[in-house]
Amino acid sequence: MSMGCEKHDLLSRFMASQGESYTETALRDVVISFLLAGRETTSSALTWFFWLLSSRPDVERRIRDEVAASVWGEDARAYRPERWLDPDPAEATFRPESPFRYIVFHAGPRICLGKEMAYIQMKSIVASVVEEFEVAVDGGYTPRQVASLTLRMADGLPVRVKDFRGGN
Ligand code: HEM
Repeated sequence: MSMGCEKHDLLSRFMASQGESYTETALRDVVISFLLAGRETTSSALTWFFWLLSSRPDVERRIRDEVAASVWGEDARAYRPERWLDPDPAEATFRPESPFRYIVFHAGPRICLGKEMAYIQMKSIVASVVEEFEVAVDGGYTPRQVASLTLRMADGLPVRVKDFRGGN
């Protein structure tokens, strides 16, 4: 296979990485090995793993916390928007994070095409609301998540809106 090969699938990479050429039979055996050795094994192990894990929610919680902490640090679950700013106080400007770390819009070839538009809309709405109003949520209220195509808040968010410039 020539060095200019554009294909990046596993077999093409395998063929490109070898100095010598392989017979079709040898290549077929390599593919069968990958499929047999690599598919059933890991998927079976993971199936048993999730079955075992379901009996230990405490372990599941620890894994989740550890993953979150390794990506975002110990305060991963805290609402701390300053984390997006340049740590240099003189700068304090927004520092974009890799979409592979901040994945709400996903990343790679299927990244959200409306990301910039969504930000423009959301920023302009937040700016015009916050400029004029104070939006207060009852301290004891805990929103519930509705898992659907998007992550909605069950029954909306009950708030008390106060005119920031002195009205009601
Ligand atoms: C907060 C707002 C939004 C979020 C969190 C969001 C999130 C996402 C995510 C996660 C995907 C990837 C889905 C996948 O993996 O296939 C996606 C795809 C997409 N989004 Fe958004 N989105 C938002 C707003 C918008 C807006 C406003 C538009 C258009 C005006 C839009 C247009 C699209 C399109 C066209 C795709 C498909 C991209 C592709 O598969 O090539 N999104 N979005």
